[in-house]
Amino acid sequence: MDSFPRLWPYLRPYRQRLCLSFVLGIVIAALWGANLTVAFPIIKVLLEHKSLHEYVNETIETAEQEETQLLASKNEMDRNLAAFDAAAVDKHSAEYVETLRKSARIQRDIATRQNTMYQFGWLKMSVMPWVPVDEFEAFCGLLALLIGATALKGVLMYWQDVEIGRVSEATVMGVRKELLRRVLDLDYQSLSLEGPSGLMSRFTYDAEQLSSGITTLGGRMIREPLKCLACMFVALYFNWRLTLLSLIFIPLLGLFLSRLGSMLKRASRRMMESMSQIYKVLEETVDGLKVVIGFHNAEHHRKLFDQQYAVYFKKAMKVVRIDGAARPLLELLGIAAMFMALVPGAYLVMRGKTDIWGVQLTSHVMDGAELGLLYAVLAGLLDPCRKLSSVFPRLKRSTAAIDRIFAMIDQQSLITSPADAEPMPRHHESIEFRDVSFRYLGKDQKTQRSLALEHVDLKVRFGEVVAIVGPNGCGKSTLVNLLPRFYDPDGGDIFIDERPMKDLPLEDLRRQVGVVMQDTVLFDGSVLDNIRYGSDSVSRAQLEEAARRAHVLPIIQSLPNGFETLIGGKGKELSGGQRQRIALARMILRDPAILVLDEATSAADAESEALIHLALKEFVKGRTTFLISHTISQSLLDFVTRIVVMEKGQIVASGSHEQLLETCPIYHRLYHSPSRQLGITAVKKAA
Ligand SMILES: Nc1ncnc2c1ncn2[C@@H]1O[C@H](COP(=O)(O)OP(=O)(O)OP(=O)(O)O)[C@@H](O)[C@H]1O
Repeated sequence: MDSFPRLWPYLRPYRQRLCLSFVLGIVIAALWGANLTVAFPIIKVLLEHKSLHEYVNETIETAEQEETQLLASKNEMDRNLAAFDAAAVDKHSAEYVETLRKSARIQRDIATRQNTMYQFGWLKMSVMPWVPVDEFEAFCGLLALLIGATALKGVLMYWQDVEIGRVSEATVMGVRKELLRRVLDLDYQSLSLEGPSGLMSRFTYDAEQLSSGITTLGGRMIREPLKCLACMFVALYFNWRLTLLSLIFIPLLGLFLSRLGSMLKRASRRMMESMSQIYKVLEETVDGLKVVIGFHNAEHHRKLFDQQYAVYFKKAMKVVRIDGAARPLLELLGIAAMFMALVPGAYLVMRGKTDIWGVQLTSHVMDGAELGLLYAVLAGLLDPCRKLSSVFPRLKRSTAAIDRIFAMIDQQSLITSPADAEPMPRHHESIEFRDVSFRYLGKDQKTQRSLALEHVDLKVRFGEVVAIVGPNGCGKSTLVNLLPRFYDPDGGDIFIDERPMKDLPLEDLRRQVGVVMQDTVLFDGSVLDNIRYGSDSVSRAQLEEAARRAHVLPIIQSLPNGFETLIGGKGKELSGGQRQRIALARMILRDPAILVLDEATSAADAESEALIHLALKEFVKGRTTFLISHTISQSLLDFVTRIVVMEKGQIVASGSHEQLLETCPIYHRLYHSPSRQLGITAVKKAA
């Protein structure tokens, strides 16, 4: 429950509906209590074959007679006391005190009878004229009343459920929107560590638990305790002494619920974490479907899924077991509480007494019908308790979900934009890596990865086209990923036009850095939507020009609906090379001052690649370009101005193709390797 206050900002706009739900809960509870009290006249009519009119009249007469007797006794007591006073008897003597005590008790009994006379007098005047005299007709009338009240209660419960359902859906929508907003503000590294499965499970499974918690909290959690209260109120009114006896169990119940609550919350959190793992397996399987089918390895993924599900199942069963044990235990406590009142009550009815061992438990000798009413009301108290026991696990699952969701919402981005930073003019001078070191974060605090970049120094003048080459895993992509601040260096700094990159407004920086990766990301929509992604205000002519420069225009024109052709989720209706060229057109349209091409043409055929290089030769003019390519072709060397060689996170050589062939054995080896697989980030000065 401690986590629910976090939801208040999202619930606030719907507070009126929450209030309405509360009011409805009160009415429902009142109807519930009233329905139970109907048991009393029904028992009277059925068991004692007494008309209700007779019963009311008899009760008034009995109360009057008893009052007269009691008044006589009271007068006698008063006389005795006066006699004691006259005889100057010690007021602390046992005799005097006992007389005083008796007098007070009689006074209280007189008040009770007067109260009964008043209430039954009111019944006789206001209600009995409507009650049939015939026993059977009265019985039918009572049943009709019961059905009417139950129907009304049903309508109100429906209304309350609809209201709270609306509040729950709207609140979860608000939380999901906020979660997405915060997720999009987070840095790439934190998001990568969380992974798509962790995010998706928060948006789906956890958010559903949240919704179920709000529905429960606003519906049953209001209704059922109020029903309990209504029953308790009736029971207290009817016989407060016996009712208090049964309430002795409340502290025990509280202790039990709090222990159960913490166990459930812990178990639920583990269950949700486990669900994230299932999402992960599913995501990997679906994303890598081609590989799974191609390698005929579905069995492996089935096994992985089964393994993860077995873990989830174990954790879910723990929740089920705690939940399952809660209900009977709660019921047992409830029955025990009921018996605490009923056993002495039954004793008093059977013996015709009002006290046990001198402790007065009833104001008058109870009859069977009164004990029946007490039983009905206490049993009525048990039903909401039982229902509450079933909502308890749901609430605990919800609090675990709230904790998980808000942990993400509260997470601070590792990359922030400096406050009040001066705008960044278009890059025009240089980009400099000064003693830059970087290490990827481990999944947990304990594992520390080795440095991916180690004391890198590199200065690139504006307009240069730099190719970065090196064996797999030497840190090429990591180096260029620092430019749009996907990550920040752990040591050293990067300067753009002599200003530390961290001092530049993040938005300005990212607008100036255009990135095209090997894993082209396209979105569900048309070709046009994908090319103008992030540059909404461009004209159709500009769009076509960008497509032409990326050598994708003829391809687009050959599509069934040209630019309007829908390319499916992630652009899966296009080939890898076509997707890369669309991504290139998108980047060309953005007109960035700093260009990062990380194996951006790896999927293009040799002819297309040469054509793209030709286009890039023009495009790189007036910007600084970083390029990684695994093949060094003549067309690439034509516009690269400098080649930088990396190994094990460090820059080991820098120069022209010819110089490096002569002086750098690594470059020589890479260039002359049979596959000519070079890791290149090429830079060439615009011709
Ligand atoms: N997201 C990541 N989390 C942890 N370690 C990473 C991550 N990305 C890369 N690394 C590690 O950092 C090192 C450098 O990786 P990087 O991708 O920069 O190499 P690369 O030179 O671009 O390789 P390739 O030529 O294969 O693309 C590698 O050892 C790699 O295992």
